[in-house]
Amino acid sequence: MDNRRFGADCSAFAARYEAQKLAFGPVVFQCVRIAWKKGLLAALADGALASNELMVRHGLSAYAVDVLLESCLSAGVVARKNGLWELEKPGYMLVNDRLTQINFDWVQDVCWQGLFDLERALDEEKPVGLRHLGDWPSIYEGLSVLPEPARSSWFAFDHYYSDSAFPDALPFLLKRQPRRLMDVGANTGKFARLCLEHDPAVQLTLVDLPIQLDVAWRGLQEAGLAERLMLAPRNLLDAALQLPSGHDVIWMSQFLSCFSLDAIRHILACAARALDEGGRLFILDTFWDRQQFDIASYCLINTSPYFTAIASGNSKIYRADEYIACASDAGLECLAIHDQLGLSHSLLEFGLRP
Ligand SMILES: C[S@@+](CC[C@H](N)C(=O)[O-])C[C@H]1O[C@@H](n2cnc3c(N)ncnc32)[C@H](O)[C@@H]1O
Repeated sequence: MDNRRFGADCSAFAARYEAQKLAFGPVVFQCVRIAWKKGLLAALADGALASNELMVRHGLSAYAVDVLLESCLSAGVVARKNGLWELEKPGYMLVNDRLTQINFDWVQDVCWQGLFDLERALDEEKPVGLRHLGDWPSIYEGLSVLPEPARSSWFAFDHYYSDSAFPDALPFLLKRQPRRLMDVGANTGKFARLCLEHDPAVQLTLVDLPIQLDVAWRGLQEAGLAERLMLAPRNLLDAALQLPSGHDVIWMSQFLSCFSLDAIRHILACAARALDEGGRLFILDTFWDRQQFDIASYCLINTSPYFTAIASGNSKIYRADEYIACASDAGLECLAIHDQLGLSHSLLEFGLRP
């Protein structure tokens, strides 16, 4: 971790070009995104076309087609050959790759306006950019009532990452044959549903903000799974927080990244108090330092400014050792780390320190 590098040695000339890509990055993002949304890139996936053909098909002016596709050209998303536009491989990713599409939508619909306030958010440790979406202390109070398209893009982003890891992580939990499992930060109840369906004996306690638990409860009730469910509405930032006790497994997925390190210490101390002797705390999360490929670390590192400007003002995508240190302060010892689950998750397994 202390020796990590994403750049490569290059000449000053090449470095200057790289720096201009950063300067114009937001401009290119918008042009590529609009070319994709307007269907220009999808049209080119079927074969090379001239500007005037694209113009007619998509109801755009020649001027608009050229402004968009020349920016795409500069970014290697399209090429120009004998006067025709052709799609390049990154362009195919926009047309076909769900990860790329979800990230583009999330950056535009959730982050774009709020990131303008990043500097102030960093200075004040408050999510000042959230005002573009609604008036809440953090995004979590507003999640289920976010204006569209932010709501759909937020949930698509969150679920795409965590859904990919749930089936890989579940066997580590069920191996312990838990009787009472507590899902802290249960959100829409997707993981709860998976557990209840896989293990007919397990009972679940869902912990989240009341507004989130309403959504989870409705979904699980409709699925006929509410019988083995208990709800524990809590604000985890409450200084007097007490979590329900008597659980042999506590589960936190993509949850602690919503909080500052001080808050994480507080939440983990409460979790340690709620854990049965011999019980386990499982933390499923994305750690940028535990990725096999740079593409994952790159996406995760660049998710952190969203947490600052829009979500909470003081949280981020952490390194695994930061959670482990907080857990140690809370009397928990790390027993195992399981990496490469789903797209980019690791599962940390903790027990009470003897
Ligand atoms: C990023 S979502 C992750 C949800 C889910 N566990 C998953 O893996 O997809 C974080 C969850 O933490 C909850 N949360 C955030 N701040 C909270 C707080 N102060 N108290 C209780 N829950 C909170 C949110 O409502 C949301 O459901």
